Amino acid sequence: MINELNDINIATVHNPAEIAAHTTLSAASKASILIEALPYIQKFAGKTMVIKYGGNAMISEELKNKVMQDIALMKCIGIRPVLVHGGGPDITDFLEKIGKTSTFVSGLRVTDAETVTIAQMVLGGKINAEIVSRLNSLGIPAIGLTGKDANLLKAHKKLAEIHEANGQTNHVDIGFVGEVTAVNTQLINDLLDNGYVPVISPIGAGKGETTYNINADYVAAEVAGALGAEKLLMLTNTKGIYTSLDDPKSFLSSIPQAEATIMIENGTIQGGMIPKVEAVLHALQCGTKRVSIIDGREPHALLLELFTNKGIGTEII
Ligand SMILES: Nc1ncnc2c1ncn2[C@@H]1O[C@H](COP(=O)(O)OP(=O)(O)O)[C@@H](O)[C@H]1O
Ligand SMILES: CC(=O)N[C@@H](CCC(=O)OP(=O)(O)O)C(=O)O
Repeated sequence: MINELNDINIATVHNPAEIAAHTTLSAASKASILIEALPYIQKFAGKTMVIKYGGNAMISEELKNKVMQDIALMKCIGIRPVLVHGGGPDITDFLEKIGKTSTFVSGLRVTDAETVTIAQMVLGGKINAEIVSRLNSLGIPAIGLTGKDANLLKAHKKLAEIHEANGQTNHVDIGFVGEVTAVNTQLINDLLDNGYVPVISPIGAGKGETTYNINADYVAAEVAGALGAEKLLMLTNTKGIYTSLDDPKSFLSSIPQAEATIMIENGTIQGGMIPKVEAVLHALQCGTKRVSIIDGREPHALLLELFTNKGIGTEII
């Protein structure tokens, strides 16, 4: 029955009216789609789930709205969603406008004093505000926060790690890049208890007035771990993890933690996927129950992952 939906190529139709126009689904099929979701709805009601929405998955207005609809639906059926967003491509664009080239080391942006100010501006001032508006307009009360609000994310400096072919790991100073040392879970839980959806920018509060730029994958993992979340869902711009990026058949629907570590060390996992997988492993070690990397380019990826028997994406087990 889900296949019936796939047959009408749901990836190319964009709103309920369009779907209705394209589909010949019988009433029974429509009902069975809803019934397939029933055990998941029962299981997940009241559970906290952290969603990481990566900048590379924020492709079109339509897709952004579909992600927001999914979060709205999750909230309406009693799930406690917490959204952590990225926005790397927008930061890069802004830096380009002022003539600055972006450099990354092991997936992390080299961040000087000017860059951290711009990261804070783009993430908190643009992307966060946009997401909050979209959720609010769907009738979901959302609160935008950076890690500085009530010290939501305390942080200190993080050195980038470079895994050399000889097995050695080198550490490199990449400026105002931070790692989370503490999460103000009370603030998040207070907001959730009062019916709000927290929307978090990956900016950390360092000592004094120091600001840190933190990779959003790490923030999502720390938040999920600190909350003991039922699930961490990483929305990105690829179907999940591949053993060879050029070979679609090498897609892995699940992968044991130990294997993921080896894939980072031997260079199978590269670039932006490194912080994502490191973050996922950390989240599992900190008490997050289940973690999946899913394709944010797929319309309604969150709903398909959560409420269908097959699910999508790569689960780290
Ligand atoms: N083994 C791998 N499997 C899947 N993706 C990989 C792998 N190694 C590197 N990548 C890259 O990681 C990218 C995802 O990271 P990134 O672009 O930073 O996403 P986001 O903006 O969502 O955080 C993929 O688009 C892909 O190009
Ligand atoms: C230190 C570091 O790399 N910070 C990231 C923060 C944004 C982010 O993580 O965005 P995505 O999720 O879209 O990649 C950056 O400056 O790009």
